[in-house]
Amino acid sequence: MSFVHAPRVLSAAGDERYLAIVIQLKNVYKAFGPKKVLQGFTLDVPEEETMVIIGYSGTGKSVAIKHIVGLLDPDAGEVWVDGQRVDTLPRRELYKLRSKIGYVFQFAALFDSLTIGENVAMGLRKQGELSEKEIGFRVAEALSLVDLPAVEQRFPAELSGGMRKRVGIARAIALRPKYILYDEPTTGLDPVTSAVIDQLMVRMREKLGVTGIVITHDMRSAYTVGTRIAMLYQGRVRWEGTVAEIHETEDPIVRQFIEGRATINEAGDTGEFAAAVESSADED
Ligand SMILES: Nc1ncnc2c1ncn2[C@@H]1O[C@H](COP(=O)(O)OP(=O)(O)OP(=O)(O)O)[C@@H](O)[C@H]1O
Repeated sequence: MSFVHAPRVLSAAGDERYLAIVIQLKNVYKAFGPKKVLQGFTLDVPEEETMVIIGYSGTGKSVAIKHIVGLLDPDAGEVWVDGQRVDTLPRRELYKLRSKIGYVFQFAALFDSLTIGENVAMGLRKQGELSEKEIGFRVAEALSLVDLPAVEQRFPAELSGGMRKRVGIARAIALRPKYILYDEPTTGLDPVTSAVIDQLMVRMREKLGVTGIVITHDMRSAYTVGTRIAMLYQGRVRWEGTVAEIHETEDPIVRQFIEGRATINEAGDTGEFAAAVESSADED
């Protein structure tokens, strides 16, 4: 497989390995009617790292990752995954590529009428490659990896929100993906349950070597699961670096976001958010 388009970067873990860029969005533009969402979005995700994408609500984080699985096509730019250009890939090839990518949606959308076991098995059955016995093993393995070994015969309504999120992750990992995309996996969960989900994401990377992208608003979670962090702002990646680097950054927009400050004092900032804060202050 060739990664000719891919520069190589030093691992965020600080070791001496140089890692291939396995997911890449290059200068992506995406608008919905008059609404310009992505405006030159560029992001490189190195192999076996977990890239956290942070940014204000509605800035286009979900839109960006939907391009990775071909759920959205860019108006301009290129999307590369696993050495293949997603945005021009024929449908059949796209389905093949998707089988390498687990996608944990913002709301773990489980089918209420199916048992947990059937929900987790669904993707495997759709692939049609494994026998029912093998599927049974995979389902049990995935549920045990998310620490839910005894829920196979239960129904989604019988589980808590945190357990349902874990089932969503089990459904993704049952396919043994090389890549996992998590869209706000801890939103709406209490801090302890969020910490459990965070540990699961760390485990996916450390034990299974999965390359991940995580969208989150929760900086504590970002620091726990991320090896690298990218901030989306006004349609582009404004800042990207390691967790250690983000603590040191002097970029005022990034600092404001990670510190959760409601106002910004640095001179010269004309950011959208600062403007919104100012205008809402005017209304008070
Ligand atoms: N299919 C679509 N059609 C029209 N507009 C869309 C579509 N998908 C997303 N948008 C718009 O694009 C913008 C970015 O949405 P997106 O869900 O990516 O934001 P986000 O950064 O993930 O936000 P949040 O953190 O609140 O989940 C929003 O204004 C949204 O309404």
